[in-house]
Amino acid sequence: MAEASRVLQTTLIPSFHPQHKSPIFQSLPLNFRRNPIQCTVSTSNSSTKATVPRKISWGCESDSLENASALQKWLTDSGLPPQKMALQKVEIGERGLVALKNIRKGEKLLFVPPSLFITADSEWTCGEAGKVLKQNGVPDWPFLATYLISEASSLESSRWSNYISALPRQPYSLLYWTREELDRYLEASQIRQRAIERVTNVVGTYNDLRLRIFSKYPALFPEEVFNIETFKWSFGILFSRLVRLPSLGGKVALVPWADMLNHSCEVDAFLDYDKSSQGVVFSTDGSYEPGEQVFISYGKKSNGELLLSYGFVPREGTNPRDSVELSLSISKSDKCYKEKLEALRKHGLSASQCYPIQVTGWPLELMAYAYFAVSPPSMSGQFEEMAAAASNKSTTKKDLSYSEIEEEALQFILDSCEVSISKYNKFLQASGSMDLDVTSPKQLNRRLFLKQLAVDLSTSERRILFRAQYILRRRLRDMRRGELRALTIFNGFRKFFK
Ligand SMILES: C[S@@+](CC[C@H](N)C(=O)[O-])C[C@H]1O[C@@H](n2cnc3c(N)ncnc32)[C@H](O)[C@@H]1O
Repeated sequence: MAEASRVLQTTLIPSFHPQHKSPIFQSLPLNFRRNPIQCTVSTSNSSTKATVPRKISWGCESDSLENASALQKWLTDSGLPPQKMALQKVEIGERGLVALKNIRKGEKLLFVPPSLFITADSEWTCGEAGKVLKQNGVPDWPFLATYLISEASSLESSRWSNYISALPRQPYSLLYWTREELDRYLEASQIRQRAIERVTNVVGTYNDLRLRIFSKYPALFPEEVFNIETFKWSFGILFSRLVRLPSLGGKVALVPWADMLNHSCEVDAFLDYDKSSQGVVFSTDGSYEPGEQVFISYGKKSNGELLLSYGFVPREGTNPRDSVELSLSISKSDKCYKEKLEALRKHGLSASQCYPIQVTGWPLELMAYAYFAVSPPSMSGQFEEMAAAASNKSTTKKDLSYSEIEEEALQFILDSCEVSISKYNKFLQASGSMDLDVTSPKQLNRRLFLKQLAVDLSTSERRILFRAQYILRRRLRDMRRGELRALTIFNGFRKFFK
């Protein structure tokens, strides 16, 4: 399988994991409607032998409850036990699960049986297509993406048709932003680069499948159905809904009903398979009254990561796991540039590295990179250990300390923070007057919506950088004051001994 698919399988899987709870998020403008995928399939009517083109549904508007009641009925008929929650329109997340009865803290909810999970072992309506993918050893993510498209195109013959009809027609994630939109709105944030890489991976994965498989079996995988647009849809669904189930050895699955739960940064409840009840459950970490929306955690993710996979940014200051990626680089004018680059490469690093900063601080690796970047030629003997400490290898010693260059290292981090802050300032100042020339209401709605997300993200990332700037300035000031005091005492002694 191509590299892209391997990367998708191993590193990009968003997981529903432990986290926190908060009332969050601005609701989406109701008039914001995204371009639906257009595609029809032909079904033959046996009595007339005529070929009738039928529209594939590719889900519904994500704030629509039309298909939700059909989904709920189908789930109940298919073995979902009676629930203490119902699918409703909600303020946070458009549709979500709302408590119907009092729910206690620690109570187990959901109990979705394995017969209702979609996994790589699920049966295909078009068995031949599934067989071909299996024979070609397609990994889980591209396999499931193709499965979803195949089941969607099977219309009502698919057992998942009620589920697919209730999925969002265009999942909100950065996969749906054009390159121009990413460059325009996310120019200050490192998430832009992550989004570009993700789109490249999805396109690479699709191209690989097309070349190796789809083009060889056009009757099973017609291009009108299996194309990059439909792949972006199915990958968008996977990025925002696929669950990794730790108790099933990390197996990934789409779990209908469970995937209607929205995320809260203040909740620490996550989905998993429960061996005793034999279903997917979660245990609440708080109590809920009837009418309250019930939340889970999608994992310890920064606001940028939530935007990347799920297309929303929590309200400012509500995400204790929020972080911003700070880019640090060694200077090309460094006298030891070549030796340093070599040492970095040896440890899997490059001349520019990104490290996460949180309001509570930064990792030891970032400090090691800063020591490395400012170290003079006289410290070349330590380049190796510094580069090793700056890498993500857990086996190396991380807490390095070189008092002789500590001040320069802190100043270097401060300078990098300030460069980054100025990029956010520039974007946030310009954002007010952006898009004033757009006249088409549809385009204007989209632009306003994306811009608001970018403004929210940039504001939260800049806030973390402001905090780091404050801490660094204070530390440097104390250091310099201490040095000054030491110098004054030293000079006093000198005078005394003279
Ligand atoms: C697993 S689905 C949850 C169900 C979803 N609300 C629906 O109607 O299909 C994940 C999606 O829900 C929305 N979502 C989840 N948590 C949210 C939150 N805290 N704020 C805003 N949107 C949220 C996002 O659109 C995200 O991509």
